[in-house]
Amino acid sequence: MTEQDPDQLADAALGSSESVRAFFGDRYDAIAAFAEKLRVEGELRGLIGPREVPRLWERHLLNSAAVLPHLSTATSIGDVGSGAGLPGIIVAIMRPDAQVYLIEPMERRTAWLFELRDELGLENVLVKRGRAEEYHGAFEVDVVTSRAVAALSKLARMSLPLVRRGGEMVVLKGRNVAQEIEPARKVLRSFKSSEPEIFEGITVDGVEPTTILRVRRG
Ligand SMILES: C[S@@+](CC[C@H](N)C(=O)[O-])C[C@H]1O[C@@H](n2cnc3c(N)ncnc32)[C@H](O)[C@@H]1O
Repeated sequence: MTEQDPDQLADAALGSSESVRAFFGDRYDAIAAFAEKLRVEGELRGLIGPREVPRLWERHLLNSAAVLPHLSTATSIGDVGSGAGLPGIIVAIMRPDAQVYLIEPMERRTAWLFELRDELGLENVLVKRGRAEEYHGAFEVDVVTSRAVAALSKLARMSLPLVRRGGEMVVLKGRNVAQEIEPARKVLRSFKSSEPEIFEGITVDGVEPTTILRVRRG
């Protein structure tokens, strides 16, 4: 994929558009630095597939930013299965006032997350290497986020023990998320969770909105 690729040029134009700059405000430069590092190194380091490079802003960065309105009162946030840093690095950049735990088992990926923390000066980030289950009982946060990690029933088992009572799990999902609710009922009940709510995420410049599922732990 070269820089002359028309899709990549269109995605870069979206990323530098006025509305995207306005959305990220005074944190835009850090978001753009993350995007650039992902563009240059992401495929090489096995963090994103080659087809994702020309649509980083559209499919990944803006999609991940859709969790932000659901984190407004959280002061501690955990991102389960952060991988390339989605949405965890976006959250950490946009919420410097919150402690952000990035939980990821793969060494190659945690090395990347440590590097981002240092290069972007994200003092609020704690990278936790390991499976989410390994941290059950070790710490609790106000909100746990995740994107593309597991089906809701499995995800709830992994994530809800990390959420304090009264806190929330905020999941970035595809359009068919409603189908995942029934199979997850038993585990959601075991955490006295609220009925899951489904939201359409933010849209910026006509980017297809993401679906967000939110559950409160009882
Ligand atoms: C498909 S990737 C998604 C990464 C990132 N959230 C994104 O949207 O690009 C799933 C990630 O979840 C991580 N993962 C798998 N099982 C996990 C577990 N039990 N606890 C924490 N992370 C897990 C994987 O190592 C991988 O990085």
